[in-house]
Amino acid sequence: MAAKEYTAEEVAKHNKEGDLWVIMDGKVYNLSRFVDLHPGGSNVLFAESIAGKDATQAFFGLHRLEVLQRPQYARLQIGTIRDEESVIKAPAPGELSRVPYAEPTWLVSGFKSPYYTEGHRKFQTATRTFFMVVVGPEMIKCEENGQRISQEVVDKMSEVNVIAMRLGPGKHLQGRTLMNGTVKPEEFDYFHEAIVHAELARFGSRGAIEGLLAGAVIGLPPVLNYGSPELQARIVPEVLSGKKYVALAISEAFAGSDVSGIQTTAVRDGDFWVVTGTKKWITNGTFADYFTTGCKTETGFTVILIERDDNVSTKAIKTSYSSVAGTAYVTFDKVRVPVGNTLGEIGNGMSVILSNFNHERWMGMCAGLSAQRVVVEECMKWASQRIVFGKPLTSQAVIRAKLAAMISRVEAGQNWLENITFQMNNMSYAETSSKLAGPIALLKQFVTRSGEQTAKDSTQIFGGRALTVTGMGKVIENFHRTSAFDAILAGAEDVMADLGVRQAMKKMPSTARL
Ligand code: HEM
Repeated sequence: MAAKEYTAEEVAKHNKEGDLWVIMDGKVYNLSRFVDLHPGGSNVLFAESIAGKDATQAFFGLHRLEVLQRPQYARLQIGTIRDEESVIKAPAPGELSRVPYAEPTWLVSGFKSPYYTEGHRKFQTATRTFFMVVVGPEMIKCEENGQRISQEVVDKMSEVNVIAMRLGPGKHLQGRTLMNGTVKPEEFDYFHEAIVHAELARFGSRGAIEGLLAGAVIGLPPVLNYGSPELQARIVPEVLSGKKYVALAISEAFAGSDVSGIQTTAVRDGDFWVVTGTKKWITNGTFADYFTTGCKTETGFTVILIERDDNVSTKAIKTSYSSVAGTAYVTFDKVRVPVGNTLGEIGNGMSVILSNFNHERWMGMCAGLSAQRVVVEECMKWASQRIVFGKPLTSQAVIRAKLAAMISRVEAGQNWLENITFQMNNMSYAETSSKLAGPIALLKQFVTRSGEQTAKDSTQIFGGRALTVTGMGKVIENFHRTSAFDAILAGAEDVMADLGVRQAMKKMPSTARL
């Protein structure tokens, strides 16, 4: 930390080529040798209102705070202004935002919740701290460079059992120390799990959310719920410890939401299945060791766990989100799989897949709403700090109307999500499957539709900045580019809406009349 103190008058003397200082948020920066390297050009730094002056407002109208924190720029600071305190600070690890609506009400001082306890709050603080310090920086880096999450970070996630917690409450948590002991395995509920999904969605890096072993979240439950004890004993520990990776392989170029149309075939040969076919859009597929695979068999649809071998090949698919997700095209070429790897009954694979969908859709909404809330926070900050014709953007009624719509959508979704989460906590797995499939599908289509509108509104608020991958609007750009994924993955938006209504129609009392 540069300790030297200056007065504004002293700084003002350094206002020319070869000798250029500026003040930002009470800190003094020597830009003399940086001017020619400045990505925004050199001449803007010599403007009369900037050179030797307090450039705080101009700076924050053009850059994110993180620019000043990058080591190569932080070292340009040579001192501070006497008697002036720096007030603009990045949130400390675990810190909650004080921007209105940037946090769900249960985390806002003075607000009460019927669902969350002190234990949840403690767990949330520990989880946010862990994600901010250990996982977030890696997610941001991998979102940019497209590399998979490093084994080092996966190992750290396994140490605190993030991978296991993302699968929800259950026997797979027994004997594990969760987030350094902030919650006991038997106390871990769906609100704890919702916290994990929400916290990992706060970094404006949609591809990395999938890259963070989403394949295990959707590919391992069929093993946990339907695999033989021998299969579970072998597979579950190595996946939850982050040593092996699993992907869910259902969709094909031939069939997406119409699961029953798949063409991958498993033919019985003694104690083996011989599997042939292709799968498309398989999250984590490029690096998966196991594929929980939907296959056509003689007696219907069957789910089989296939281990990668020489007859399994994967090719990366370039999607519009980052290749950190490991999205793949998978080819099975007469792969021999022991019949013991069958998940559930032969021919009854549809119920294995359908029951798995509820949790996947709910998880997507926990993360999706959290990402929408981050967009609200970005817009609240930007609309306050961006000065147009001498006034902040918030002085425009049309901007305030967009903020009102964004806030209302995220709050409505949050309240609905919390209600469904409460039901999940109090229903058996079978009850959840029969009673909540419809509401979860309807919530999903509501949240993804909200997300698309929020992507559009926030892009209007940020203008051109929302169109560049780096810089001021990078979170909005990422959200705008990727919000369509949530409206497709785990069931297309229109299909979800229809499913919700069809489920309701099934439950209509036959005597109901106007
Ligand atoms: C320590 C001082 C500064 C550093 C380290 C810095 C760094 C950067 C960087 C990294 C960018 C690329 C865009 C981004 O990543 O956000 C940028 C863009 C820019 N900077 Fe600076 N900058 C500094 C001070 C200033 C000041 C005082 C001004 C005042 C006018 C300024 C004007 C600009 C402009 C106009 C752009 C282009 C913005 C855009 O493309 O939207 N910079 N600067």
